[in-house]
Parts: sequence; C-alpha cells; structure tokens
Amino acid sequence: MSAVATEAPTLTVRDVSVSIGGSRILRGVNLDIRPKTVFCLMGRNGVGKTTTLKAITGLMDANAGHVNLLGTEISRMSPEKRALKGIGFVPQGREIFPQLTVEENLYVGTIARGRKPKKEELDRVFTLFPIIKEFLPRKGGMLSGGQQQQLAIGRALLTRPKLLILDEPTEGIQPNIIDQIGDAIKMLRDEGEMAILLVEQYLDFCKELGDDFAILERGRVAADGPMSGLSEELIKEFLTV
Ligand SMILES: Nc1ncnc2c1ncn2[C@@H]1O[C@H](COP(=O)(O)OP(=O)(O)OP(=O)(O)O)[C@@H](O)[C@H]1O
Repeated sequence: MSAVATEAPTLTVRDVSVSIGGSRILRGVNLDIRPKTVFCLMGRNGVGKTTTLKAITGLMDANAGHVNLLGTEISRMSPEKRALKGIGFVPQGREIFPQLTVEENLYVGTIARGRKPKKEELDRVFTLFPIIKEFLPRKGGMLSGGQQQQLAIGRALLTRPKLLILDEPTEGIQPNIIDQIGDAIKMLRDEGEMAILLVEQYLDFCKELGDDFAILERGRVAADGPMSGLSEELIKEFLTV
C-alpha cells in the first residue's frame, strides 16, 4: 500500500441523509476522499449526486449523518464557514456573474474574505487557464461555456481549497476545453495541495482522471473503490442509460 493510501482522509461523509419535502433523497451516504486524489462521484440522472455535494458544502441541510473535513466536523456549519475551512465549490452551471468582468468574477471569493489574491496565486490560475488572463477586462457573460467553467475553477482556486468540488465540469463544453480542464485537474492533483471531488457523467473523463470512485443509486452508495475496480458490469448496471 502506498504512503498516500494510509494518510487520513481529506473528507469523510458518514451516513448522510437528506429529505426534501418528505421524500428521502439521500439514504445514508458514505464517502472517503483521500488527500491528493481525484474522487469521481457517479450515477445516473436524479440519483442524488448534486444533493450529496450540497450536503457537503452546506447548501442543503442533512437530516442525519456527519461530514468531516481534515479532522473537523463541519456538518453543522454554514456554507461560508465550510468554505473558510477549505471547501471550494464549482457548481453545475458555473454561476459566473455575467455583468461583472472576468477579473471581478475571479476576485469574488477572495474579496469576500477581506483580501486580494496574491500575485503567485493569480499566476497559478493563469498558467492553468491562459485564456482567463487574456480576457480579464471582458464581461463574464461574453465568455463561452467552457471559458466560464475555467473562470469558475480559477475563482475557486484563489480561495486555496483543501477540497475542490466540481459538479459536472464537462457539461455542454467543447472537447478541446474539456481536455484543458482535465489537464488542469491532473496538475492540481499532482501539486498535492488538495483533493478533488468530481461529479461527472462523462465516463471516459472519470476513468482517465479518477483515482477512486463511488456510484450512487437511489440515494445510496451502490459501489465504490479504486477506479481500476470500475468493471463493465458496474457500468452496465449503474451508469449506462
Ligand atoms: N429542491 C428540490 N426539490 C425537490 N426535489 C429535489 C430538489 N433537488 C433535488 N430533488 C430531487 O432529488 C433527486 C436527486 O437530485 P440530484 O440533483 O441530487 O440528482 P443528480 O444525481 O445530481 O442528478 P443530475 O445528474 O440530473 O444532476 C431527484 O429526484 C430530484 O428531482
């Protein structure tokens, strides 16, 4: 077993349940996300992937269960407090402010913390996504979907997360930008400062990037383990439509 595998997890989710309007959406979800790895949360439409992310980030309250980030119980904290503890979230749809410039969008997360990003933090984002530097004065709404995704990831990175959470980053994005986002995820993982939790329906993207996976089915983890264990049988049973 490698040294990495024996390190304490960056995030543990234990028996997390969420109900919305009387229906049980999550029914005791368990996840262990190791440091310096990419973890892919997979499953068909409507199985509870986004709800799991919201229970982790605090955007949705869990009825039961525990979420622990780097040894700290965060499940009763506000989303803002969880962000300060080290959770960076890039939501589905990216949530770029269309009327703000790219530069203003980029600074939103750090300014909310009362500071401006440091030059080396900005340079790191520009190295990952050179287009952001080129388009700094443009309005966010003028960017393509893929460029907005890069901007949203850049914005999250400036908060120096310990866990970067990405909800369907490839959705509706052209292939060359998907490749750039994949390369950026690999680079971030290899730098070793964070773990990355990826919700993704694009199977090849997950297989290429993921170290570990979990498959959700009706609000529960139906299978999990190292990505090498994602068999054709599991894909057929839980992922193909
Ligand atoms: N605010 C809400 N009110 C009512 N039902 C909801 C709400 N949010 C989610 N649901 C329901 O909870 C279930 C899980 O939704 P969730 O968005 O977590 O699934 P998902 O796996 O992320 O799906 P997708 O791949 O379509 O995004 C779905 O049946 C959805 O209709």
